[in-house]
Amino acid sequence: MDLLSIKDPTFLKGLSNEQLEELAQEVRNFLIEKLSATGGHIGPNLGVVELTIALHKSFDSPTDKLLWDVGHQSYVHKILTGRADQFDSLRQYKGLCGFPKMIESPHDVWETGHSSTSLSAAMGMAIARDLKKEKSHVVPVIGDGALTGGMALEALNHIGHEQKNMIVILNDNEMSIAPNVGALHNVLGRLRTAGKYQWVKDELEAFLKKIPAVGGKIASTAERLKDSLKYLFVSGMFFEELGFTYLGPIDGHNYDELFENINYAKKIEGPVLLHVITKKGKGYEPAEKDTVGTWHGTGPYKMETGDFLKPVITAPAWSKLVSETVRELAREDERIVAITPAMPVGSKLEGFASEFPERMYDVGIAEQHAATVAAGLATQNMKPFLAIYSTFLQRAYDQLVHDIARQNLNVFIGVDRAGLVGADGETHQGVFDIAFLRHLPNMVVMMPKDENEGQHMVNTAVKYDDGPIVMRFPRGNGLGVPMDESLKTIPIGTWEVLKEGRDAAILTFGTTIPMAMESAMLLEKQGYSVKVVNARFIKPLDEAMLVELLGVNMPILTIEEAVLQGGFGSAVLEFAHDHGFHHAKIDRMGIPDHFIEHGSVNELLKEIGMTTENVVERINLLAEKKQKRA
Ligand SMILES: Cc1ncc(C[n+]2csc(CCOP(=O)(O)OP(=O)(O)O)c2C)c(N)n1
Ligand SMILES: CC(=O)[C@@H](O)[C@H](O)COP(=O)(O)O
Ligand SMILES: [Mg+2]
Repeated sequence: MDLLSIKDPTFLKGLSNEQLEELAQEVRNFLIEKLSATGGHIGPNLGVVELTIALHKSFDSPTDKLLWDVGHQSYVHKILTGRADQFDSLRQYKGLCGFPKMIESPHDVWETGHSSTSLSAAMGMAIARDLKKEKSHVVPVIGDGALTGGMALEALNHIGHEQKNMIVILNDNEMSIAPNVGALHNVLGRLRTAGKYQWVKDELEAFLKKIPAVGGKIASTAERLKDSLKYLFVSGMFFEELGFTYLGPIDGHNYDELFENINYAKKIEGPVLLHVITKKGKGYEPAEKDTVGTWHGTGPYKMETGDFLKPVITAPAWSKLVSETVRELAREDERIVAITPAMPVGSKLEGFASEFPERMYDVGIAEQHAATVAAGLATQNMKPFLAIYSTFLQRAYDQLVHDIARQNLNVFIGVDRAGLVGADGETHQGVFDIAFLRHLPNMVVMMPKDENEGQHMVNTAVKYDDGPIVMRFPRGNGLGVPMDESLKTIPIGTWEVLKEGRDAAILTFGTTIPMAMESAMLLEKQGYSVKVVNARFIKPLDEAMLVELLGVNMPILTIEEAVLQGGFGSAVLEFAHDHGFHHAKIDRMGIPDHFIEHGSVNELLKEIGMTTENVVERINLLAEKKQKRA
């Protein structure tokens, strides 16, 4: 069928399973082809083709609420709800979002991007439904990885207690981004082999029936044996004990099994957990064979071969630079322990893990736990390196405040994907960390201008033993600058003058330094002498340099690829005010007070006016003000 002609899922109602098989094949072919050009989360989506089709055939979206945890696997849902014609713009500026988006469709009843929220949201919807005495199904789809998230476990606890009608679909493909981890993963593993248990139980019951009735003692012992076998093998009891009716495991690519169990689940009172086994990347060999997470989220690729078309990395990708520098330091410093909340591949920790398997911990999608494990390690004079994306660090705010900063523990936090990340959009932009870190007492926050300064900052952080220290760095490649042979330390709180000037000063750090330098060169041609400062420590500020600049009434423009509200520019304003420079001329450039959608980083920077042209205009205005006052 022509997927582009689909307007809504109702067409599914009249299709036979054979027709649904054909549809699944067409959807797979469509995804493989479209994503070869756009990139995206191909693996997760190929794994949920039949499941999504079955759900949309079985339920009446949007009256029945289908929620997609993380939401990276919602492309099939988007195709079935009339958006196939938008896939050429997937994850592009003003194009189709890679996650559920209410503004795109009424079928997107819950927006995701961060993991493990679907069950809690579903509970809210179920409570509302019952209070309004509505009749509808609430059906969150959560992956085995997302189920390791603390919020999901909090939700299971509450849902099981309240006994509201809900059908939780556990999409179990044994993978998070990398192979899934944790005791819960092991529980699911036993479930996946539950078929064997079913055989054992049947055999056991047949055997028990042969035992002559020699009084209840033997029979009751055997009964207890059967129950212990049940607990030993069928950890579906894990969910049953929490108050769910556990169904499964079933084949998530088999329509007969899907429809039989979904229809059965609809009749059950109270919360149901339907355990569905799927294969991530199903139907595309390179993705099916992926065992490390390469095909979880990709750039464009050559369909025929599965070769990625991304540009050759000319400079060490930032994550690899940081993790490999930590690895080098770990050879000399046995205190170093690396912790990642389910992002070993994205944080490029494979090398560290292979060399120091006993000092590398992937804790699952559990950022709060990761942060406090790091804190616990620091209390024992270890040097924990918490590798975590800026956006996911948001999950661990209370742990940052109480467990790390308040106790002033020596935790080194590598904040990856700091700044705009681009295609992942609103839920993943790493633009809030400065605002939620710089107001924490004892916290040091820094950002290098290039990968050479980056390696020295990692060394500085590892050797820093006066409390928590954060180094933030961007997604992607470095600038390709020469790397010093030996590692140095950088004095905490010191900025670096990159270009002298007397008419105005630009204070910035990290990725916006090249733009600042280019602007200063353009301004020179207009007769302005502009100083450019690498304000590489966001906290503590280089107060001596600030006093020097403010003392001569130098107009200042701060630039940061982070939110203005509470950001670096705010810190400079506060400093000027608090130190009596009430006439200081300070302007700030950064992320405005709204969420930044998906698109290329350059398109987004242009949209918010973080451009060379705008810097030149701002400095003109600042310098003219100074001239008028003079
Ligand atoms: C809070 C949070 N932490 C980490 C991530 C990064 N992340 C995106 S998908 C994913 C794995 C999800 O695994 P699973 O739920 O099993 O879905 P699958 O990709 O296997 O379909 C992770 C860790 C995230 N989106 N949100
Ligand atoms: C859906 C999700 O949260 C991850 O897959 C994320 O998209 C990874 O981001 P990077 O591509 O920057 O590693
Ligand atoms: Mg999974």
